[in-house]
Order: sequence, then C-alpha cells, then structure tokens
Amino acid sequence: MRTASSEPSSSQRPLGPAQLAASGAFARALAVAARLGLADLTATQARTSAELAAQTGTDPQTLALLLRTLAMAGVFDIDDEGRFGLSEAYQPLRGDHPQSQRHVCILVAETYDDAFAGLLETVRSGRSGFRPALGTSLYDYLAAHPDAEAIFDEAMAELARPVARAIAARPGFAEAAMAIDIGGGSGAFLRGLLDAHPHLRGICLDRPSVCARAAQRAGGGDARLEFRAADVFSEVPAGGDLYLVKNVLYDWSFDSGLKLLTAARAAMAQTAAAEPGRAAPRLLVVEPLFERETDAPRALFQKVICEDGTRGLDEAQLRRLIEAARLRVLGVERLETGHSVFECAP
Ligand SMILES: C[S@@+](CC[C@H](N)C(=O)[O-])C[C@H]1O[C@@H](n2cnc3c(N)ncnc32)[C@H](O)[C@@H]1O
Repeated sequence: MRTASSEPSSSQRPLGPAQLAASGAFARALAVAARLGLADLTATQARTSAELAAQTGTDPQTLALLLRTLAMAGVFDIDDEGRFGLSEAYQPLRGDHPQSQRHVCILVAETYDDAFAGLLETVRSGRSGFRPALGTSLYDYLAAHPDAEAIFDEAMAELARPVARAIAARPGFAEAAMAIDIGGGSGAFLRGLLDAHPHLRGICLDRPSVCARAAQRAGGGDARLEFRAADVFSEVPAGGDLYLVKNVLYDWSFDSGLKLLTAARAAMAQTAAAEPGRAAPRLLVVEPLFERETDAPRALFQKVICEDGTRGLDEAQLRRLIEAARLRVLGVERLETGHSVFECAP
C-alpha cells in the first residue's frame, strides 16, 4: 500500500494519456514563440498579450491563447495585471542568451517533429523515418528547404559554442597552425577555437549550400576562416595540424562513419608525408555518447531522423569505428558539456 510519503509530487506524476498526446501542440507553440521572438520581447519587461500582438503583427486573440498555453507549460509567468514575462527556466529561448537554444527549439519542434510522422515506420522496420515522412534524407531535405537549413545551421551553432569553449581550453593548440573541421556546419565551433587562439587558421568543410550561406554571412571579412564545400565522405584536404569531427559520426551508420574517418586518415597521412619534419597531425573526435538507459529518447530520435543503421554510439562502438579506420586512440576525455573527446593519430 502506498504511504503518504511515497505519493508522487505533481512534478513527478506522469502525464495522462491525453496530456502526453497533446505535448506535440505545446512543442509547436514553443517553436512559434521562438520564431516570433516572444522570449526576447518579454525577457526584461512583462507585457500584455495586446502589446505583444502589436509588436509581432499577430492576431491578438490567438496570441493571447498561445501565451496562456505556454504559461501553463512554465515558459511565461503571468503577473497580477495579466502581463507575460519570460520565466527563469526559459531564458535560453532568448536569441541573445549566452546558451541560447532558440533555433534548437525551432528545429526540434518543426523539421524533426515533421520527420517523427515516420516513427511508426521506424518502429516497424528499424529504418530511418525521415524518408517515409518527408520523401528524402535529412540533408537532401535541408538542401531543398533553405529556411529549414538556415534554422538547422543556427541550431548547430548554438549547440557548438559551449563545446568550442571547453575544447579551446585543452592543451595542444600552441603547436597547431591549421585546424580543419570536417562537417563543421556554419563554422561556430571553429570560430570559437579561432577566437581563443589568435594564431590559428581554420577550414570548415561542409555541403555547398551550408558553406555558401556561411561565407555570405561572414561577408568575406575573415581571412583566418575559410568555408570549403566538400563531400566529407571522400574529400578531406591535407595540410591540417588539427582535424576535427564534432557531432557528426553519431548521425551516420558504421559504414558511412568509416568512410569519413578513412578520408580524414588519408589527409593526415598525406600531410605527414609531405613534410617529414612537421609534428604529426592529430584528429579530435568530439561526440555525445549513448551509454545510459535514459539516453533512449535521444537514441530513438537518431534512428528516426538520421541515416538507416544509425543508433547512437557508446564508447566501445566509437573506439571500434575509429580503429577500423586505422587510427589510434591516444586518449579519451569527458567534457562538462557531456561530449567525449577521442584524441587520435594515424
Ligand atoms: C549534426 S551537424 C554538426 C555540425 C557541426 N560539426 C557542429 O557540431 O556544430 C552535421 C554536419 O554534417 C554536414 N554534412 C552532412 N553530409 C555531408 C557531406 N556529405 N559532406 C559535407 N558535410 C556534410 C551537415 O551539413 C552538417 O553541417
């Protein structure tokens, strides 16, 4: 028999079936709030729904419902005058927050949620749900939808900045002149390393549309950071002292990961052979590992969104992948961001 002390508090009580079924609507509401910039408008000053409707050019009645819905989820506090202020817990929804997750929220609640229409297919077949839901693979979909791709790149940048700070604090940068980030997105990770190490130059390799947008945003104003379009499964250039692979391998099957690491290894070997006196290049593989039962939602997520055969890697699997590409693991370190860093050499 349950005693009073073992009674779950309301915050521990599981959602009822209909509440859980409605959680997708809350997610979409959050994404709309993020798109409208409601967090930034209410961060320092609480505002009425009418004021916010005027500022965002939205329907006042409907916006009031959206704000109340999100207040129920804890996004906004409502004061005695009925004004909405951004709650403490949701400060990262602001675009200007140092750990902003504004674009992460839009990406997850829009494109990834659209892909979750393929979840039943994934559960039945074990294959990716992205293609059944959206007709193509994630990156081909993004290439065909510039708005979604811009959100994706910004989301990756938001997630990359804290990791860049943690990696930049590691030793080993003084000896490196050129860092090459393989699948580096819009360059936020590399940018963080370059800011911390002013002698360092970088090349960010990614798909053509991503590089074109990132270069355009930089406006040609950064001589130290080059965006270079490349298919990273076969084209990794020589000339780097430090090669980087961050949040990439966990998106792909073993075979695709092997191709990418083999291309990286070839580039490193070519660099070493071209200049025998030069310090051997190093590769840093920086990935979030999947090791606990509570990683199940993330692993399910990977299976739905990413390539067939993706399931999230634990330390032993990632080590096996790296060693299959004939790279040696020199050490493994856990960052406070939850990522693991595998330092590797050919
Ligand atoms: C999950 S994101 C990670 C981005 C970045 N490394 C970070 O951590 O912020 C994976 C990246 O791989 C890039 N990518 C996917 N397929 C690629 C390919 N064939 N060649 C080059 N880049 C690719 C995507 O465009 C995307 O930027």
